[in-house]
Amino acid sequence: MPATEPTPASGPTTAGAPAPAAHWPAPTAKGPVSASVTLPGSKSVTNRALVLAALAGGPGTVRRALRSRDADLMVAALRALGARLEPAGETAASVDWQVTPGPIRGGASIDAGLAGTVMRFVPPVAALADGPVSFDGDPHARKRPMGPILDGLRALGARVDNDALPFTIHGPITGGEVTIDASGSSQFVSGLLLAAARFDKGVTVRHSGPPVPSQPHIEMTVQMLRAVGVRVDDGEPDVWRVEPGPIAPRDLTVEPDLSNAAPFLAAAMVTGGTVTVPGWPHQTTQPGDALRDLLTGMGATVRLDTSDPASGCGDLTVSGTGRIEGIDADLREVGELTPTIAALAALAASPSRIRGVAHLRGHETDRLAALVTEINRLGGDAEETDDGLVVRPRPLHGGLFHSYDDHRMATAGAVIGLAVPGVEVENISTTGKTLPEFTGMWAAMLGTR
Ligand SMILES: O=C(O)C1=C[C@@H](OP(=O)(O)O)[C@@H](O)[C@H](O)C1
Ligand SMILES: C=C(OP(=O)(O)O)C(=O)O
Repeated sequence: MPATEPTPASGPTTAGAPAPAAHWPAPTAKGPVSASVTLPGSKSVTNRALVLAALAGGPGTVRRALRSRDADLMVAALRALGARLEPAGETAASVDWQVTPGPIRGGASIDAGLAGTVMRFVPPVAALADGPVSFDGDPHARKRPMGPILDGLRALGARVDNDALPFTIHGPITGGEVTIDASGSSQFVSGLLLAAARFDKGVTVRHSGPPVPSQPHIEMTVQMLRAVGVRVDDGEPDVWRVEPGPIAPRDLTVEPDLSNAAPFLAAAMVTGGTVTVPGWPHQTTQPGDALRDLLTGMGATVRLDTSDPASGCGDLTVSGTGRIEGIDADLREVGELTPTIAALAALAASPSRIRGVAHLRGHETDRLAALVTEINRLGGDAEETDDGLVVRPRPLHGGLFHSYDDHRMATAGAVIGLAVPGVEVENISTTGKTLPEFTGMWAAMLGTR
């Protein structure tokens, strides 16, 4: 299938969006890296925890919450809907939020930016409001799929005036049973489940269609709901039942973002060095945990130090040889790792095939088209398939790597730049979606700061 070249973004234009930045010369590694990289909180856990805290029966705390554009947009959305969120301690990368829920109020305008977690998790909350709530986002956000979750909200009692951003929701929602096709995004399911305990009838969501991607993210939703006392039945495949009832206020600590570990761990492989990420949870629903197997499959040595079981986490250390093996992998469950794996594949000694990720065409950009275009622009040999990518070894050269306002495209460009002199990443500041400290952390890892 020929790659359609996605339009390189000139930068989002809605309020709160970062301004386009000058091209960033991706540093080429001078030798094997040797670094310990501490990652800020998970975007996915942060934005779920904030929603649950805002819907709880009393004040609670979300500790070590991520500070980033997606998290800021979630905070602003929940405040606009009536919750009070106050910082009770902060560092550059994280914040402890004291969250005091309030009645969900209408009349708000929500900016979803380009955040899937905001555009899919907040509308079901807004459907609890006593008046209309409108949503919009970045230009590309208007292209991200929303139909199934908006149809779902309609079936549960809300009125919605469009099938994509921008739209306005009129509650109140009563809940009940709904069947949707969630093959385009697991967030359709997660969004409906997160607020469901507050619907009079709770919710039963049934999926009908091709397989739902990113199942670990649905497990994350279910586990986090159970942790706040919500009864969830997920015993039948593709059916989730949330009972109506109170959401308990809690004091919750956010895990480090394991998906954002990907480019740093990849750097160990590309440079034949070693990178350690402390605080790696022994048990987690984060899809980034799959990096342990994926990077092993590409030739790395991976060790998770479980010597202190009491803490529930340990040091994850990845060491590379400088030689990367190609991989044949189905990434349906862990699609957000694809840009990093594709970057490694572009530097590998043998061909790679990535399967199961057709839904990435609806991510921050059409990631399959974007990866093919940008790898090939640097002289590589990448090709789109129906549900993924084929990447064959070919020497790369320097050039401009477009990010398409996609944080994971930007970091994929940085990974390639480690091995290929002269790579420049367009709009590196888009990493602020989930990791505003990226360039400083990258320089620190390389010892150039
Ligand atoms: O629920 C979540 O926090 C997420 C679910 C996944 O979405 P899709 O199922 O749309 O891939 C993932 O890719 C995204 O980065 C975060
Ligand atoms: C797909 C992603 O984000 P979003 O939450 O905006 O869907 C991602 O972070 O890779």
